[in-house]
Amino acid sequence: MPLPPPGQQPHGVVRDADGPVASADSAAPEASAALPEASAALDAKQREIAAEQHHIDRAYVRLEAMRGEARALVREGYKQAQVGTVGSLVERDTMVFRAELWARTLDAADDGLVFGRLDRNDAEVWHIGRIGVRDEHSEILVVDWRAPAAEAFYQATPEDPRGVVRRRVLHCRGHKLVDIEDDLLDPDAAPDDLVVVGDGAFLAALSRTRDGSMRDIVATIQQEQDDAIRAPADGSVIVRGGPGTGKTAVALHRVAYLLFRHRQRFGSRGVLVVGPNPRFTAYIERVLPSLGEGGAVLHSLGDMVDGITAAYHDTAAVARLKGSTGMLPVLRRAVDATPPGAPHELRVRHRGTEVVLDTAALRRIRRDLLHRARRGPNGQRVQAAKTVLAELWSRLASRGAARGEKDAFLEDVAARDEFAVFLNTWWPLVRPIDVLRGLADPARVDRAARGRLSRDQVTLLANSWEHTARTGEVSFLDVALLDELDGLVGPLPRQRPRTPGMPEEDNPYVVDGFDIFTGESVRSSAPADEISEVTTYADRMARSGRGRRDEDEEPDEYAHIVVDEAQDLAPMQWRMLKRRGRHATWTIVEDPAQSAWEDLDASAAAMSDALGDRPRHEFELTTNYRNTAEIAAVAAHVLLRAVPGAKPSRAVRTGGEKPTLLAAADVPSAVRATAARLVDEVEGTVGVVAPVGETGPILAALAELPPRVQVMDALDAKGLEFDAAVIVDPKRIADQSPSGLRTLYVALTRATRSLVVVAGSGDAEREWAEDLMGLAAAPVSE
Ligand SMILES: Nc1ncnc2c1ncn2[C@@H]1O[C@H](COP(=O)(O)OP(=O)(O)OP(=O)(O)O)[C@@H](O)[C@H]1O
Repeated sequence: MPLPPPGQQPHGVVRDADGPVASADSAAPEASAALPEASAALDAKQREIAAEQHHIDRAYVRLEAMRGEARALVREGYKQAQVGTVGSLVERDTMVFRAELWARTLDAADDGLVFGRLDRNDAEVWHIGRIGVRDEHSEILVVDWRAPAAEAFYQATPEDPRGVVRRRVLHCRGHKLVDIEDDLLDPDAAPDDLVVVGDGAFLAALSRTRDGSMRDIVATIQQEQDDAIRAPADGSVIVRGGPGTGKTAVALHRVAYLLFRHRQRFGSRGVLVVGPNPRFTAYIERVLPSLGEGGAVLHSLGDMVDGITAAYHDTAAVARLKGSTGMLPVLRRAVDATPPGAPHELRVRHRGTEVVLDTAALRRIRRDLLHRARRGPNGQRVQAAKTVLAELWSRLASRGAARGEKDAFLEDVAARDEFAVFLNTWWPLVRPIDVLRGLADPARVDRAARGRLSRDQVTLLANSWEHTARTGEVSFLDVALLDELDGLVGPLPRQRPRTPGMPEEDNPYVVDGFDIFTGESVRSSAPADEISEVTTYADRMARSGRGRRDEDEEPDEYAHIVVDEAQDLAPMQWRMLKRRGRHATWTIVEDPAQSAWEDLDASAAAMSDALGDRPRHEFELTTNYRNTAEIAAVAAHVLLRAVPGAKPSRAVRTGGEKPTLLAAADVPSAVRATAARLVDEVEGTVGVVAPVGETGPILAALAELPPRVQVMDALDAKGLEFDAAVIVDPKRIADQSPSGLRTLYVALTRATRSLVVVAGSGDAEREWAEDLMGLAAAPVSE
């Protein structure tokens, strides 16, 4: 649907005192339009609404019938289980899974089932909705928005009407039609009695209050957005555009589109959606379920690795080091290094003779083994034990031990506690986090870097990992490093059942739950032929309750990966995603002007490497649907400074409060007073954006405000939107890193209605802010 310019109605639509209503062939009413004409127009609108409501009611009756059928199918599936054979359980799983998914899709379709109508020049009328619905005689009542037939709803324009005479948007609240808005696309083909109604439903949709989570835009997708959503499924789609241009919305609707049109291909191997932080994934998590798609896996860059959640963002200087591929050799050498606390030698006494493996010998053994290792040191542990025993024996043999004693010697040494202790410290099974903890020691970082890092850089890294060793907290970039390390250290041994008949405490080769020879971890488990519990995929989805799969259901690799805010990914993070999408197609959403990552070229190269040489389809979105034109103008000032030559996108809404700049001696109190005022003024969310790592004083100052006031740092504000935003200490945000001005630009583009910037009251700070944003500061009286 082409966007009407702000405040102006589409072609063919006329206004009267009570709203824009007129028949297509009637002339536009003058300002002095007679009242009877206005009321006739109103009647016409009411008649149209009543007719549409009739159709919508029929669709809902059918939807209810379909839901009944789906529920019956779920019940039938569960009944199969009562037969009790494994075969029937598998059948049940498949059946319940399909029926449950279908039931969920139908449930999700209930809200705004029908939202559009096309009147075509061949006199056909198609209603467009969230899913396809047929009546009891298989006649189509509603066309699914993703079906080819619905394409014209989003694509037709007066210049290229695609057979559409009138496009109508139906605006429902629950099952009730409350408003309609028409576009007359082909007046020449319009029958004389065609009614055209315009109400600005699209702009109304944009002005809705934000409740903290993103909504689908299925009824109002714009043409340039639709081009990206329906782009070919082969290769990768790259969507670029300024803040608020609908990039995230487009990416999520594309997922729904791909799953609808290519369910076989994308449904079975899965779709992964990656956002910058958990706040963001929480913000978007309702969109796909509201489109009836609950199967995609949502992750933030901070929780891509099982069992680990990032707690903070590194400072810019540390991030630059950790994010670059220069970390790769450092990590490789850290994994290959002798573990911290490992013994320097091994002394073994056998029948009065002592043999020793000294530091050099142990080092040589390690080097040789790792040289041969393909799957990392964890996979070489058994070999390490065997090699050490063999070396000990060869030393003993050179001291005159008889060949016949070999087996007794090996068995004796292997069974000793001291040998198990040696092995556990000299060649322990390592988890990625152990390697990072080990790097809390600057000397180890220095050795792993082989002189490639300056003393300052070594200190920065070691300090950061010392924090990890002490607190267990990892940063967002650490997660990418841990994922890299996971591949370098190799998998931990699989678990094996206990040896039947032998209590583990009597098994000399099991130490701390691990068999020192096989390296397997030993845990009891039920015999394989006894199935104690079978759960369905649908059960697990229902339990997870968030439309996500259980973690243990997650595939290692995906068929499609969506990366939002891709401009912020460091090369090491691209590597992390690449490992999950070696055969995937991708949807990449980015805005280089919002990038917090400094080395954009290195990032682009890493992205290219992840995407491979499959075809690419690139799209540019140009209209800002989030900010009022007034807020967009302030952001545009900053954009020109942050990215000289960049072209701001066009904002379609006007109004809201004028953006203000406050100069305050006591910033936290001024922020508190502003947030409290905004809570009274807006119904929805108020976002308070502070410099990175400096949310503490603001959180404390705002402790008593309601939860719809959300405090976050500037990096966590990525991708979010609020009714009102308060930006704290802009100069500090800008100064925190070389890309700080871009981060400030992101913060300034979060609000839909009100924007208040609170700067310090010092002259330099105030003048800097005034000049940067083109605003005159108002002093805050204490
Ligand atoms: N066609 C549309 N109809 C209605 N609302 C829309 C449309 N397109 C975008 N929006 C709304 O505009 C807002 C911004 O969209 P979105 O968050 O997808 O933008 P973005 O380009 O990802 O922004 P950013 O780069 O700042 O993260 C959202 O509230 C979204 O619902």
